[in-house]
Amino acid sequence: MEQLRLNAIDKVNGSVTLPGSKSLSNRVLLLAALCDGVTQVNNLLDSDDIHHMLQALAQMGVEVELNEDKTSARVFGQGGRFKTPSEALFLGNAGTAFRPLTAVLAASQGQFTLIGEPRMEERPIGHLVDALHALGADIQYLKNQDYPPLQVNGCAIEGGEVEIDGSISSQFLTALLMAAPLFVKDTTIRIKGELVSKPYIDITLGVMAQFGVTVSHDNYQVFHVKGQQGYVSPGAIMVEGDASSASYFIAAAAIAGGEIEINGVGRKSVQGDIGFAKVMEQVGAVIDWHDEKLVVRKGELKGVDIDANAIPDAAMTLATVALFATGKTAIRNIYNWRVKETDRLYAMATELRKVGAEVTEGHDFIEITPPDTFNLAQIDTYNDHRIAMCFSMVAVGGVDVIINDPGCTAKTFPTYFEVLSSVSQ
Ligand SMILES: O=C(O)C1=C[C@@H](OP(=O)(O)O)[C@@H](O)[C@H](O)C1
Ligand SMILES: C=C(OP(=O)(O)O)C(=O)O
Repeated sequence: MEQLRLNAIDKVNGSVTLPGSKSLSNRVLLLAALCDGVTQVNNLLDSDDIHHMLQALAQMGVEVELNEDKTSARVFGQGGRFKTPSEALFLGNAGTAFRPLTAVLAASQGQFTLIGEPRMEERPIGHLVDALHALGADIQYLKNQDYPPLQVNGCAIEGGEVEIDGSISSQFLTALLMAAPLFVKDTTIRIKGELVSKPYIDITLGVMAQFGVTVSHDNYQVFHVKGQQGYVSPGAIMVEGDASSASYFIAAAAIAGGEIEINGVGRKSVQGDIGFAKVMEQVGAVIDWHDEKLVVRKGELKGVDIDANAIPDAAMTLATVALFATGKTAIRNIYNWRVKETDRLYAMATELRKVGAEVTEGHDFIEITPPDTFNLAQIDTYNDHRIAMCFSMVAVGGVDVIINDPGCTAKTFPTYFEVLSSVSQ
């Protein structure tokens, strides 16, 4: 296994330009494929999760022209007339590909087998499939009930009234919302349980609106979508920088001395994870806010106690910032960390303890008290890009650290360690 030793970093300084948002890139690609006509996508993320979506679209006969570094694409939409692929669609561990494709393909013509990495077979999808079954979709579980892989036999879906459980993942509602305009009649979607990760629904509604479909909702409890609407290409679309990826540079500048200018997200960001910058201000970071950039400097960092349900991805970064804050940090209401790339509550607790922190791992929370003295730790990354990126903060805090399998950042940020090194001194 490859290992990366990161030596203690004294100071960070410089400027980074964020890669495009994963959440926006995969939504835009799928809706562009559903339009008639060409969509020019700029600042597309070039990472594994996006390659899986692109590969699936190619297998279904959608032509996409990529530029040389794969950061812009011309998508030749075919109004959702997908070809039945000759092989299964392999979607890796990309939730933003697997969940929306399941719903959209269920409402398309053709037969599709959706498979993923072994971890994808442990990530639930039952709440989405239940809702689609209730609407008449033909979807079968190929291994275990409620989990991928799936056989999706597309058919006309009538629409109507449907309930969906929102308590494990917002991606199920996102998927249903994206598919609903393709249904024959209007659809009313009611949320069962507490809707988690709510800001991702705003991302979905925003992208759908850019493609000509508006959705009304009553306080995120009931959503109304008109049937038989075609998505309309906006012509060209710019993907903003990835706010979850920004969290590592916000944290790095807050922990180490120096200043980092982060280009690609700012006060105009449509991504909920921009909320991490506000949390870091509470922790003590000094941040200048611009429309599309942040400038971040070190402050006196102190532990905070937050509900992180709205920012599950960026909140992981707070768990390693906690190592360099005074007092205890508590991150609450994050049960669904357990069903992502790995069981992130268990993994975070285990790896933070290796560094020397005192950690309490609860059913849906984690509490971290920083160590008096740090250990030189070998961090296991569990094939989870965010664990690898989060633990680089140990070096940023002035402590050597070894990251096992650093290549796992390829899921969303293949060049992460190079970019970090470009601002490290
Ligand atoms: O819709 C999206 O783009 C995402 C939603 C979130 O998932 P959950 O809704 O499952 O929390 C987030 O963790 C994931 O990385 C991306
Ligand atoms: C949870 C994540 O990914 P996915 O889109 O596969 O759910 C993530 O990127 O942290």
